[in-house]
Amino acid sequence: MRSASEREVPPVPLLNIRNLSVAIPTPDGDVHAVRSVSLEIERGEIHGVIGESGCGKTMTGMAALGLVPKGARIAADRFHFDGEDLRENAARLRGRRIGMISQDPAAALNPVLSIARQMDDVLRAHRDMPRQARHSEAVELLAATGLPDPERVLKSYAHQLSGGMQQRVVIAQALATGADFLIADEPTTALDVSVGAQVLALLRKLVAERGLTVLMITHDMDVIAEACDRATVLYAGLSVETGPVHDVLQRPGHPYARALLAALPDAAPHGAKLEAIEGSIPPPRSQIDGCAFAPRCPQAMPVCALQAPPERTLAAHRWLCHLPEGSA
Ligand SMILES: Nc1ncnc2c1ncn2[C@@H]1O[C@H](COP(=O)(O)OP(=O)(O)OP(=O)(O)O)[C@@H](O)[C@H]1O
Repeated sequence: MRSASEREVPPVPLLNIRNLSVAIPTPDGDVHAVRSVSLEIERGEIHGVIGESGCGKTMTGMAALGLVPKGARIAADRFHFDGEDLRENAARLRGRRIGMISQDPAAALNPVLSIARQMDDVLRAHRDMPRQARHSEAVELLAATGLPDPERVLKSYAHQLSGGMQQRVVIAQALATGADFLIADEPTTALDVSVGAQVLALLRKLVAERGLTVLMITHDMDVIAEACDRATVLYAGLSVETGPVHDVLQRPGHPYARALLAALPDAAPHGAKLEAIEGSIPPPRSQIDGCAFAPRCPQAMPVCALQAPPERTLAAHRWLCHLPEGSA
């Protein structure tokens, strides 16, 4: 018999969040931007976070980056990155271990500095390297993001590059900091379909080749299907379903996840927004009793309005619902 120390210990998620809430005080009362989000992101995966506008996707990412609005109150049972509590360490980890890619690469780049200067600024700040080595590293990183002529890109300014090229430069900059975890907030939304697909393919390549881990925030089920290993569905600031992408897409457990998928016509244009479900999310200042989705749920029962739903589990697939498993 194997001793306790020899038994296999399950891997500790790189990002480990349990019951995160972010409340933003306003003159009209607290905005519950995030009410209770749990997320476990394993090393080397692309984990998609999906939900309608206002569900708290961006604020969850911002909390992990230590960039919540002034006065916002963060609470959590666990809020750890690689064992470090993000409540104390997010600002230090940002730009060292945790990088950010946003929807608008043009806004992330400085319009009046060459790409060479911007890459060098990042490398100088984060790596102890002589000038020539920094130049070689910049060339290597731009090449790793699939830019065909890195020397020419280095001499360029942001406006001389296409949106897809700018997004690759932003990814190269994030890698230049040494970050091994990227929070990508709608990284393809502003790009043409084919260019967006190339950026997703690049992220998958970087995950495979460099051991990168990605939190992918998106409105777009196609992005989940194309690029992610696992997905978490947010509704009204709550994580209501999580699991391997195949399970979430093929056998969604939560009626909201089912509604999201049903709202996409078979021939949904790439980039289709999740707007077709009747009704709207509860106002972010409201208190939620019972299940947050109950007022919009076609299968709601009396208990749904009264009691918070229990967690249902099928292997690594979990969701919150009063409906018994298999009653979808
Ligand atoms: N600075 C702020 N002050 C007050 N409320 C805010 C602030 N930032 C976000 N919110 C509110 O918090 C809630 C969650 O916002 P968040 O941006 O995280 O949603 P989201 O799911 O990312 O939406 P989208 O897809 O539109 O970006 C929303 O109701 C939003 O209006």
